[in-house]
Amino acid sequence: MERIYLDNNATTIVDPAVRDAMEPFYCHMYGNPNSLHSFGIEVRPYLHQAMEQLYTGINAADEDDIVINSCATEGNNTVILGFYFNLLKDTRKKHIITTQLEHPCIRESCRYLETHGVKVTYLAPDHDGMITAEAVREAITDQTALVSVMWANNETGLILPIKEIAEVCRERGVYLHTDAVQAIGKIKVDVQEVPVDFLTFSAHKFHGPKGVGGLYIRNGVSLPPLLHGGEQMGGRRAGTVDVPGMVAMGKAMELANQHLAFEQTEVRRLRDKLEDALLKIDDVLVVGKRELRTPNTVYVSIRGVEGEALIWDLNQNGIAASTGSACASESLEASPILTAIGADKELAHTGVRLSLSRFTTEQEIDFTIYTISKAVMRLRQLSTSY
Ligand SMILES: Cc1ncc(COP(=O)(O)O)c(CNc2co[nH]c2=O)c1O
Repeated sequence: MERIYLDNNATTIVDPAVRDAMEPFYCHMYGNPNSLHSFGIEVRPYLHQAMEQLYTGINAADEDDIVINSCATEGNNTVILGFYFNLLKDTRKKHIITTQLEHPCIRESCRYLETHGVKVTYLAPDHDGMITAEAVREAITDQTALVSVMWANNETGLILPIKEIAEVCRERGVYLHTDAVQAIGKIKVDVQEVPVDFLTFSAHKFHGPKGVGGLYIRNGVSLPPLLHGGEQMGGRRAGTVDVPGMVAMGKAMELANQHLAFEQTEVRRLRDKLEDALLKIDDVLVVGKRELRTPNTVYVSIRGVEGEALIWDLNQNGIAASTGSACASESLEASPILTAIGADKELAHTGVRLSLSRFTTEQEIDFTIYTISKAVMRLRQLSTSY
């Protein structure tokens, strides 16, 4: 059997239709869109079309901004650091609220601001692995300038109550940023229904290429650029636009939204089939209620089976999965989310994330179930603690 890819929360395959859409801009349509000659002028309509696809994809209003950048890490840094230079530096509002669930690019940019005198609250998940709107409300003070909470968690797939959090932030006059990397293409993201002020995404998480992302900025909200220089993106992000990447991301966004129903039905069905099989194994913990998770993700802890050992075993059988965020996959610390939900120390080291996509097949899931069952038996026999 071909290799099986079940690490789609880390990155995804580029949809063939996306690849076809971007190909001409590596060949005969290579002009710089800022150029005044025909080579530059001819690519502009494709960028306008891509922008339309992105605006439609998140239901952004015409007067809002979407800034094309290199990835969500850049978008998240732009918001967190931009907020410091724009607001926190010179005013008494020097407090940011975020969570312990965030991707390292949020945590580390916040930690950097702490070295510049900003106070940051890192809300801990509750026993269900969740951050509630009530917890955000209780953490807001008269010095709070920004709340940053991810829309969906990359390890567990848990969907956070962003709509309720947005209502709390509006009520208290606090800006809200959400990292929507793990939401786009899996669940509906609508910035008019959920009034966030900033939202970040990365194309390679929804079958677009790596190296291109987007930052949504609500109309009337000012934010200084992270990258200064040319007038690209209206001065919000200098640098020659990645034309093929932008065209690709627009197409990927369009396809992602066309497939949301498929994600909620077929992808969810295959994920649930895998999850039900895992739950038949003794001493197993799946994090979060499945109806509160993105349809493609299951994060499972199997007592007596080190996460890294299981990942290695699966890889030997041609199956790609991960112990959590690839960005942190080398770290052997206990998962903060497993610790937060009360998993004991041993269990907190056994987390394995399996994340499907619209390209995952039933045959692949059946083989994965068979392989995991075999691996667990083998590894538990070797375990000294089980
Ligand atoms: C929630 C979230 N935010 C930001 C990023 C960074 O995106 P990038 O800038 O495009 O790299 C990731 C990548 N998450 C993962 C990367 O590998 N495994 C993961 O879970 C993510 O899951």
